[in-house]
Amino acid sequence: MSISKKIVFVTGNAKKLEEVLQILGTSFPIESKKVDLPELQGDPIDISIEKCKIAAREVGGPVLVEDTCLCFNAMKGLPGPYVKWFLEKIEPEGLYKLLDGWEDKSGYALCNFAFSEGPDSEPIVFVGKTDGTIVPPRGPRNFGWDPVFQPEGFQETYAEMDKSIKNTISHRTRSLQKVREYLKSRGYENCKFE
Ligand SMILES: O=c1nc[nH]c2c1ncn2[C@H]1C[C@H](O)[C@@H](COP(=O)(O)OP(=O)(O)OP(=O)(O)O)O1
Ligand SMILES: [Mg+2]
Repeated sequence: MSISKKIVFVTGNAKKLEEVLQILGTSFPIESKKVDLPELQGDPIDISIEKCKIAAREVGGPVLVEDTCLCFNAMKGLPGPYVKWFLEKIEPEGLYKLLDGWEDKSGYALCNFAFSEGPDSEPIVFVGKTDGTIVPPRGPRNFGWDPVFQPEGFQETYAEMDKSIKNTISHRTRSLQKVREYLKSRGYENCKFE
């Protein structure tokens, strides 16, 4: 099967892009475009669909986007898609402190990839979730809320663990496994160009 256009992964976050490339490898025709897409509100799935539509209009061809949430069970899923602003203002320490009023420190990382063939196609969403605990920050500070998220079954936070370990169990990896299967079924793996 031959494909006419590469898939453009649209993101403004270099660390995200780095992980996506590590996880997906080189068998899919993906290039990246740095665009600051709007931070939308609402249900996480709806956000990724809307984000994908905006990206598809911007690029005019096949696009992939993702939106990542950090959800606290005690707070019924908040900060969720709004974690970016919380992180920016109150840093990892503040994220942990938000849970002071609750015994339940459990939470989950959620990654919703959305893929669209172009501005006229409806996006399809791939959900990846990793359960864990919100802990006082430990480890390097180079990627978002990684220092406060300790995935279930591990003694280390995402920030402390080797990247290769994070990439076997992460919310992003779990979503990308589904993306990979879908793109394979659409003939994108090791494809030739028209
Ligand atoms: O694996 C992760 N480990 C730690 N932190 C993470 C991770 N993945 C995203 N993050 C941070 C980035 C942003 O503060 C927020 C998600 O917001 P989100 O809108 O999805 O990301 P973004 O605006 O940085 O990039 P984009 O241009 O793709 O929307 O959580
Ligand atoms: Mg964003």
